[in-house]
Amino acid sequence: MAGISQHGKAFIRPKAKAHLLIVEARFHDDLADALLEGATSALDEAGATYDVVTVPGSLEIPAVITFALDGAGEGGTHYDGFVALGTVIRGDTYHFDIVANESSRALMDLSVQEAIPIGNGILTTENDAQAWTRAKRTEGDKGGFAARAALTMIALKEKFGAQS
Ligand SMILES: Nc1c(NC[C@H](O)[C@H](O)[C@H](O)CO)[nH]c(=O)[nH]c1=O
Ligand SMILES: CC(=O)[C@@H](O)COP(=O)(O)O
Repeated sequence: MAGISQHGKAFIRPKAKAHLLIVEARFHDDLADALLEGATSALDEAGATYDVVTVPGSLEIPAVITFALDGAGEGGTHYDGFVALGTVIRGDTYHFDIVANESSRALMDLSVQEAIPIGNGILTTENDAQAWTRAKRTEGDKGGFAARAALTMIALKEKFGAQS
């Protein structure tokens, strides 16, 4: 993978201790382990706390975030932000486009319409090799990137004084 950068200056951390929900799709189990390791390490390092919910595939991730938002409105756990983890690898059919595009579209809709911090760590790759290079914490660490992006969005929401 050409030029993996740490993007150090792009990330900031919230002032207060943040509590996040990681929603991970296990369609590709071993890759899910690698993404989760990156995300939890990044959150641990930042002193954030988190819950983890597992779903079968990336298409299920956005609805689970909606369930959590609805639950918080009914007195359930409030999450400051969300981390979406999954891997979509191109197969032989149009299914790849549906899963890749619709999962991201729904996450963007939720993020913008509901004003919620979300880090999108759903990989969309041509093959296994591309996915591994991006998922491994010691290489692309896209799980860690998504977690740090979520923390950054929590901090920016705080900065603008938006209600969490
Ligand atoms: N092909 C991949 C999927 N497909 C499964 C869907 O996400 C979904 O679980 C199913 O259609 C039932 O609603 N999911 C991935 O995360 N990665 C894939 O490569
Ligand atoms: C997301 C996919 O493309 C996938 O795993 C499905 O493969 P196929 O298109 O060969 O059915």
